Amino acid sequence: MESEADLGDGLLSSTIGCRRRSASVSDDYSVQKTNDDATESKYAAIQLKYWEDPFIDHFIHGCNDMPHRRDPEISRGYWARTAAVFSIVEQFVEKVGPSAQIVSLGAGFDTLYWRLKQKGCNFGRYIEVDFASVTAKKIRLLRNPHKTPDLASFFSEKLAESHHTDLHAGDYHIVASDLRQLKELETKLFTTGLNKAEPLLVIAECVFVYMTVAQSTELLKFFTSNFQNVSVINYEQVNMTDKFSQIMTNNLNSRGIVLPGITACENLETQKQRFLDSGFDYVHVWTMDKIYREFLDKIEVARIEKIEFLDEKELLSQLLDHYCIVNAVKEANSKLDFKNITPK
Ligand SMILES: C[S@@+](CC[C@H](N)C(=O)[O-])C[C@H]1O[C@@H](n2cnc3c(N)ncnc32)[C@H](O)[C@@H]1O
Repeated sequence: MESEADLGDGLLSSTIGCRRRSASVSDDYSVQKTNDDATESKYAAIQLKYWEDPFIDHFIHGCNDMPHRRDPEISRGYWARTAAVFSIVEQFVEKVGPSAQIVSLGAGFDTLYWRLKQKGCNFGRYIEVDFASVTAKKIRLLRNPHKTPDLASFFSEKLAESHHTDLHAGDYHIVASDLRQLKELETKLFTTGLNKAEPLLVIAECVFVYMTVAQSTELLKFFTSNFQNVSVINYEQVNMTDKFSQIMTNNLNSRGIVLPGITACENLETQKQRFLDSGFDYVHVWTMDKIYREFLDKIEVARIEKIEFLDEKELLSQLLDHYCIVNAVKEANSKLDFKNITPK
């Protein structure tokens, strides 16, 4: 914004502003709406007690549709993803301690920061990134003084807001940036005090698929070239070459959502390769079906399976087989070993 204003030419700057917005924001309206979808689906599952999240209530009112019931397969899928991601992040924080840094790309209205804090996790910095329209809305919703729990009371310092789209509050930061604009992203990330020398975990849940593989590869290279101790968790589609995946894609297309990054989601190998091409040394990838059946807490699985009756297990297994978690680790010269962090 500042550089446009500096041109001293109202017309030129508004034309440039308009073009930039249309290239990087307005055209992505449908992509930003996927955050509403995710929040509504999580809310529906939380209402049925698949897991506890007293924080999501703040954000559900920022979504356009009133949440309605989801199919049990969808709620089980969201439960499995939430449990697996939480477990990996918690292990990272326990391993690293208070210097741990976390960056959540395309964070949307995710509540992981608050869920970790509620569990007593202590980390150095948690930074969320999303489009400006999403971060502005999230900031407005999280500052709501009439709702409990008071989300701002979890921050380690008093919050400071800038341009309504960015907020800095000690260990919590939320910044607006198009993840395809690496210069802007770099500036925004380093204004939070992100430290190149300290261990970093990058979370990307259903984000890379909305950009081309070349763009997500460049984004990942930004992290491997700037941080020695960096690990990524990517939750995304996989096995996207069969009939089931065709139905998923058509469904998204009919809602105006295209998936430019789908080629990386063809199979487990293509998911792996992008990370190897981006400078990561170790890459593990598991389908959600494997995670659900083999890794997640059996007592918890038994509990959530009692919440809603599933007459046909095959559909759940098919759905879970089309999502995966990738954990990529760059370990060159690293004193820390992130290799054995797995979903539990
Ligand atoms: C499907 S939602 C997932 C939200 C959250 N990660 C979760 O799991 O609930 C995808 C999010 O990525 C964001 N996103 C997609 N492409 C982006 C980009 N190029 N720059 C910034 N944010 C982006 C969207 O705005 C949206 O909030």
